[in-house]
Amino acid sequence: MFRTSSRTHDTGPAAEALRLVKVTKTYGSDDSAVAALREVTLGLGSGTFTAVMGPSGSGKTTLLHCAAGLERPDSGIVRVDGAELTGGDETALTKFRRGRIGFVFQQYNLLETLTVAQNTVLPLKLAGRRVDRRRTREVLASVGLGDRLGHRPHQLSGGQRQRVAIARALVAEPRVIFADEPTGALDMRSARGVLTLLQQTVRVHGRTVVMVTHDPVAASYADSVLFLADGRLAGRMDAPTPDAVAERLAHLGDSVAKEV
Ligand SMILES: Nc1ncnc2c1ncn2[C@@H]1O[C@H](COP(=O)(O)OP(=O)(O)OP(=O)(O)O)[C@@H](O)[C@H]1O
Repeated sequence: MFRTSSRTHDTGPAAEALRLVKVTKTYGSDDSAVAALREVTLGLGSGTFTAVMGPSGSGKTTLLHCAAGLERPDSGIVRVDGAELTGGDETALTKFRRGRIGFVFQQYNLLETLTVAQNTVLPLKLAGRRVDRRRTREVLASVGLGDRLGHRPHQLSGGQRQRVAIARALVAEPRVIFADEPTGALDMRSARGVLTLLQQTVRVHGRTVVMVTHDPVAASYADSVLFLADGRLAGRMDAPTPDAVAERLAHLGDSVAKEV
């Protein structure tokens, strides 16, 4: 089973939604080994919106997957909502994920044969949890899809599909939502809608959101940005603006290029 840590060990007054301690992940072995994450240590407070940025191959998706329990680190500790993910077996991990973690992917990952409402409640059904129709309608209305419950994904725009994916993440009331390039396939206007929605899930509903993005404008919707370079944490920026983020990214690229 997972170990549940005592709150007295947390660093600040706010409960931590996510903590990584010296998380390391290497793919392959010997000559073909790629160090995707090298001893990454970080903590994110509950009710915060964090963007993760860095050059291609810097380890962003690996970080998200390890933090969400989709992949196991080689070493280090991952704690979500006070429970250690790195300790338990697969079944316990899956159960934990379904209960406390939500995902939003770039390509939406909706099932084409299911309606909007059916896609939204799928994680609840998989977890064997009760489906409350009124709550489902409320969640879909809150993402602007109250009149689309019976539509299939192919009848929706990209922005609307991503809203379904966000509703699907929200309906299980997770503590942390991990989003991997959620606006990567969207035009600017749809992207703004999705980012505002993610902001609301934090500000209004008190969720914690961690979002990988390449886009400085998308990152500026977050409370803070974590920068990764070459599998290492390379800085943090609070109250990010698009210009400041772009500037920092440009320099990250320089320093990585110099090291190669
Ligand atoms: N399954 C895998 N097998 C082997 N190497 C992998 C695997 N997944 C990722 N890597 C390698 O680990 C490193 C980090 O990959 P990761 O996908 O986390 O980076 P990223 O920052 O998300 O990149 P991008 O912005 O291009 O999506 C890269 O060098 C990548 O090639």
